[in-house]
Formats: sequence, structure tokens, C-alpha cells
Amino acid sequence: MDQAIAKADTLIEAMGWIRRFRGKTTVIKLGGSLLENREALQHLLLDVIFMETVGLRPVVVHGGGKAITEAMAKAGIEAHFIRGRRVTDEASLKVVEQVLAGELNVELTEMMERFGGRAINLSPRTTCVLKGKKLIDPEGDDLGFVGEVTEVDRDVIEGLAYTDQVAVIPSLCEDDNGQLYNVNADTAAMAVAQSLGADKLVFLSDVNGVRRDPSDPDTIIPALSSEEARQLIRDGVIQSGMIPKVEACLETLGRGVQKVHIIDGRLRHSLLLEIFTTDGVGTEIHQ
Ligand SMILES: Nc1ncnc2c1ncn2[C@@H]1O[C@H](COP(=O)(O)OP(=O)(O)O)[C@@H](O)[C@H]1O
Ligand SMILES: CC(=O)N[C@@H](CCC(=O)OP(=O)(O)O)C(=O)O
Repeated sequence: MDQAIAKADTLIEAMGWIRRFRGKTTVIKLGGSLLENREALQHLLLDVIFMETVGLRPVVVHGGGKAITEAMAKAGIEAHFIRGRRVTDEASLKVVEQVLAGELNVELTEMMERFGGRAINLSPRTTCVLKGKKLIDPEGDDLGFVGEVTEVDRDVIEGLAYTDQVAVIPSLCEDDNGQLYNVNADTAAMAVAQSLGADKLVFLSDVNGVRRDPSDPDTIIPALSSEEARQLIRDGVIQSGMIPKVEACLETLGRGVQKVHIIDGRLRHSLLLEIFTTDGVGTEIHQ
């Protein structure tokens, strides 16, 4: 009996948070490192379905960097990154499209449906909601078919939310001529969050947050201002895949999204802990 009462207490405790976030949009970015971890992924998708069930509006944007690198290796193509972005020639783009739109996007949607949620995959193979153009690298490097999102079809995404369905969007965009581009998934999530005026943007990765020493989990920084984050990039403390993630956070905060978090998706129910507890988990980046 005590156990049942404790469970009821937990539900009552969640009520205030549910009221606060009901009807509000949270964009959830699933990183490719995490997609490899089946158990963690299942718990996260359950969290997303829970959020939708209690009236929050989650939108999922996903990457798949690890799976793309593996598929490229199988095709005999060597992966090459410049400041966290994959140099994407025509052959690589085919692999990227197949992995993101043909495999991961479909798998994630099917998994959510199996868990009792309602999810719709919005990829260039079904309904493309991310319009974009070739990314011009500020340092002058040619990254090939790497794009940036210039327009998000928010009507389609919001329409799904009104009918209790969760949009699942891969990091690919298309230009007016139907040319496809590979988009860093952190920046794709940022564009979606900005366009929807999301209340929160949560990056789920395979690290516990931004660390002072990238290899030491105990050096996690719970809260980081925009200025500190820029300094850590300049100092080389924030490296590789963490660079586009933190840059995306900074740009998002400059454009009206209230809260941006980088959290550890391997931690069971980290998403619910972030949304339904006072302290939260991971690193919060603020203005
Ligand atoms: N200062 C840092 N703190 C934490 N992680 C860092 C830091 N600098 C670099 N990283 C690296 O960034 C990675 C996360 O980026 P990435 O691999 O692109 O993740 P995802 O696939 O989830 O988007 C971590 O696994 C870690 O190796
Ligand atoms: C241009 C660019 O780098 N695109 C990324 C898209 C996937 C991605 O970002 O996946 P993660 O979230 O797992 O890092 C790539 O090709 O790896």
C-alpha cells in the first residue's frame, strides 16, 4: 500500500510541472551517439510519449553521425570533418540520405508507435519540412553538400501537435530545386526550435553535459553563460561535436527560445528529470 501511495504522491508532484508546460513546445534533439544505445533510446522515446500524453508538445529532431560514419566506411568512403561538420560529396550525401531518411527516421517513428505513441516521420522521402541552401563556411572551406535551414514548415509540425502526433525530423534540408543537403543535427534542431518559438530546446547526447575537462565527467558545468561558452570554445575546452551544439545553443538563445539544455540521454528518464524537477540535469546555457 505504501508503495502505491508513494506513486500517487509522485503523480501529484508532477501536476504543477505538467500545468506549467501544457501546450508548450519542447524541441528534443537526439544525437547519433545515443541512437546506438537501444536501451537508453527506448526510455527516451517513452519519455517523449509521456510528454505528449500529458499535453506537452514535444518535437523530435535527430542526427545519426555515428551510423553515417559506419555506413560510409562500409561503402569505402572515409569520413572527414571540419569544425564538427562532415564534408559531404555526392557519394557521401547518398549514404547520409539513406541512413537519416531511409533508416533512422523510419525506425524512430516505428519504435514510438510500438510504445503506444503516435509519431509521423517528416523527411524528404515523405514530407520535407526543412527548406534550406548550401552552407557557406565562414572560414572559407568548401564542405560540399552541407546545408543550412532557411525555412521550417511550421504549419505541418504544429498541425501534427494539434492532433496529438509527434513530428520526427531528420537533419536534411532541400532547396527550391529539390537539391538535398546534409545539415548538422544540432543546427537543424535550433532552426526548428526558433521557428516554432519553442519554450525549451533539449540536446540529448552521450555525455553528462559540457565539461571543463572533456574526458572527466566530474568537471561538468551545470550552468554556463553565453559569454563563458564562447570563451570555452576559444580556449579549446569545447571541441569537436560539442562546438556546433554549443553554437546552436547560443544562436537559439539570441532568438527568443527560453531555455537550452545539454543533457545525458544515457541516464534513464533524463528528459523527464529535466522537465519535471527543480534542479534539472546536465548543462543549462543561458544569456
Ligand atoms: N568540453 C566538452 N564537454 C563534453 N563533451 C565534449 C567537450 N568537448 C568535446 N566533447 C565531445 O562532444 C561529444 C558530443 O558531440 P557529438 O558526438 O556530436 O554528440 P551527438 O552525436 O550526441 O550530437 C562528446 O561525446 C565529447 O566527446
Ligand atoms: C553536416 C553534418 O555534419 N551533418 C551531420 C548530420 C548528422 C548529425 O549531426 O548527427 P549527430 O547529431 O549524431 O552528430 C553528419 O553528417 O554527421
